[in-house]
This record gives sequence, structure tokens and C-alpha cells, in this order.
Amino acid sequence: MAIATQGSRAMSHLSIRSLLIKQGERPLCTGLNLEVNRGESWLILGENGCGKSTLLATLAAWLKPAAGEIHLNKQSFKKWSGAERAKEIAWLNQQDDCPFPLSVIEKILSGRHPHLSHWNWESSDDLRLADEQLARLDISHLKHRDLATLSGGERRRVSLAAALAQQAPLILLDEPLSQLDLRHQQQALSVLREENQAGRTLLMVSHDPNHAHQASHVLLMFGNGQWLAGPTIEIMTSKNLSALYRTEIRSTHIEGQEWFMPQPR
Ligand SMILES: Nc1ncnc2c1ncn2[C@@H]1O[C@H](COP(=O)(O)OP(=O)(O)OP(=O)(O)O)[C@@H](O)[C@H]1O
Repeated sequence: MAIATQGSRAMSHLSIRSLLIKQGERPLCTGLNLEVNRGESWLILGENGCGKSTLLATLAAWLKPAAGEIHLNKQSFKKWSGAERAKEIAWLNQQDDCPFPLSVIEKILSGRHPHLSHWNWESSDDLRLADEQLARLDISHLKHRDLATLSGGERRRVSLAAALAQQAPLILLDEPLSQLDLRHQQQALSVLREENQAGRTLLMVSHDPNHAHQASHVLLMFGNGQWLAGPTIEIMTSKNLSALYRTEIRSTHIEGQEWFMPQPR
């Protein structure tokens, strides 16, 4: 089931070699080989509990793999200091809660911390960058609110804004659109498209296969260690998605674009 992707070594951004990730004794992903090149946009799909978040947490160096190697910019993860890695990788995880009082602008400015030297306050450039992210995600009016007072969708957009403020070349996104209404989903997708067009590499976890419309590559995780990865055009088929979700998925074309839909049981 597993295939390796081909990629130009010269442009390698993230190189994943023979990666094994486990939860207890259960393998979530076995022998994962991916060559993620600079500027690519990857969509990661799979059932609940198949290991998508665990994989992203591993790529963010929050968790250690059971085996295998990860290279960032052709250098082993082991050689990167945490501070240097934080300038290279932004990670939006699923946790938007904060255990202590924090305003929206403080949260977004936390995305600038990897770029500040010890004891330095944020500069006017950092503040301008934070304001830009607030405006892009339609949350400027929430700037001085306490995070704890926000709705789920508002808090999600704040977390995304903080990840974008980090200005990292590689962005790991764990369900960035969860809890967003349709208009704000389209807005966030447009912002992510801009980030990708600006040259940033994106790896995004989602439960919507149609998010593949703006992905160059797709990784399917089957929850038993098996996986399938490659260019979107090759991987996104009704057959593969029906096997992935263990339910019938069909596709239809609208104005030249293929849309995937689950069939009622
Ligand atoms: N601390 C933990 N202790 C025990 N099991 C865990 C722990 N953390 C995660 N798991 C299990 O590991 C598996 C993978 O979890 P993960 O969060 O990576 O899944 P996911 O694919 O992101 O799921 P979802 O689509 O629901 O977000 C799940 O079965 C989960 O229950």
C-alpha cells in the first residue's frame, strides 16, 4: 500500500525516512518515507485516531518517533536547537485553550518569540505583523479581548493568526478550519493559499478531502501503520478515499473541478 514520493534533493525541505510512529504498541505509521520539497502543500487525511496529530507533533519535534529519521533543510532534526527550529517550523495544534489569562494580541505576539533575543520586547515591526494577521483573519475587533471569552471559531482563528505571525518557512496545520463557519473557512483557505504562493511549505491535517483542491500532494493514513502518499492527482481517487474512510465516496465534476462526497448509508 505504501509508496515513496520522488523529490528533487536540491529543494528538500523536510525529508522523512523510514519513520515509525506508535501509540503504545500500536503502529500508527510504519516505514514512512516522504520527501517534502520547499513550496509544496500537503494534505493529510485519515479516520479519527489514525495518527494524523501524532505525526504532526512528531514533525514539530514535540514527540519522538519510535524509529526513523527526519531531516529539516537537509540537516538531521537532532542537530537543530529548539530555538533555531522554532524559526523554521510553525505548528498549529488542536489546543486553543490557555490555562492563564491572555489577550488575543499577546497570543499572536507569542508567535514572534522565536525571533526575539532574550529580554527584548516586540518591535513596531512585530506589532505591525500581528495587526496584519488579525486583519487577514477578520479578528481585528477582538484584539484586546481575553482568549477565554472567545467563541470556539474565534479562538481557532486567533491560533492560526499566531502561527502565521511566526513567519516560519514550514507550517504544520492540525485542522486549522475546525469550528470555522463557511465564510471564514474560505477566508482561511485563501490566506493559506497566499502563504503557499509566497513560498511557504504547508502540511495540513483535515477531514475534508475537497481541501485537496489547493494541495500539491496528499498523504493518506490508514490507522494500521499503512499509508499512501504522492501527487494529489494520483492519490485522490474515489477508490482510495472509500478504502481510507471505509465508506463509499463518489466524485462529481463541477466546472472542471472534482468534488468528493460520501454516499448515504
Ligand atoms: N496520551 C495518549 N495515551 C493513549 N493514547 C493516546 C494518547 N494520545 C493519543 N492517543 C491515541 O493515539 C491515536 C492517534 O491519535 P491522534 O490524535 O494522532 O489521531 P488523529 O488522527 O489526529 O485523530 P482525530 O482525527 O480524531 O483528530 C488515537 O487512537 C488516540 O486515542
